[in-house]
Amino acid sequence: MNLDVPAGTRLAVIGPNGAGKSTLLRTLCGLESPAGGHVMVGDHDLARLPARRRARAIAVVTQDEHPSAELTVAEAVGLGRTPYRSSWATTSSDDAAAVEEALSTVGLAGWQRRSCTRLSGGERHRVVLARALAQRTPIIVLDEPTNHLDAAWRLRLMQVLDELDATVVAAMHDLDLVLRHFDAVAVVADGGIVAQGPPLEVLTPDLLASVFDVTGSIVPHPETGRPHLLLNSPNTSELPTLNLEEVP
Ligand SMILES: Nc1ncnc2c1ncn2[C@@H]1O[C@H](COP(=O)(O)OP(=O)(O)OP(=O)(O)O)[C@@H](O)[C@H]1O
Repeated sequence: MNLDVPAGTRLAVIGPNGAGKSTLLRTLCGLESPAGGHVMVGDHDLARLPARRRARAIAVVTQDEHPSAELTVAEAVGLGRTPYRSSWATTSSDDAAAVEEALSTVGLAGWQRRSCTRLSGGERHRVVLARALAQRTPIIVLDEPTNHLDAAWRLRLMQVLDELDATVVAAMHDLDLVLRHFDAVAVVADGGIVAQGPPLEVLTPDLLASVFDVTGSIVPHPETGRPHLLLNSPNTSELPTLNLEEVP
């Protein structure tokens, strides 16, 4: 089984809980070794790339990652600059500029001196995303990047990824965002990739029913006309309804 991600494109990895999305992503960025086969970055086998070159090629945000509590926001985001520093070097003006730009991208401009202990869940997540952006790699791998983000920031993050000059691979649960913001989708289920291709071609009613046990319809947005995916449980009428008068 092959999974190709052309440079500069965005691939969403989707599948039910426990299907293996995080495992696939961890393998793609070298945090785990593949049981068989190779991960190639351009012409290079990832397993043979020295750590520093790997870190200059791929930025990773794993699931539910937290910035270390002892760090300030600037220090946590500045970790993304580690692959460009020699061990004795102090922060360069390039590093400071990359940190400032990344923080501004995630809506935290001016937060450099704040302690990471004094952040909300969504703010912590945006700091971790900023660290990956500050790494300025040609490839960015994100495991459920919309976790902890409010409605506005979910959409804003998708816009950031749309505008990013990088190859993006992200595990996603929100299939409507996948339809609207990704060039391709790989569906993980039954221990492998069961489908891959453009989201409009892959997210068919049959696939949604067989992989996720949901019904789905693609409808145009009433104002923009752009396609959106509406999901429903096939057994909605059988779900219990909550009668508030019966709650003690
Ligand atoms: N460290 C681990 N050791 C052993 N098994 C693991 C480990 N991490 C995950 N698994 C198992 O591997 C399988 C795939 O897990 P993975 O985290 O890749 O799924 P996922 O598709 O990302 O799930 P989710 O949508 O719930 O995040 C699951 O059955 C899980 O229980």
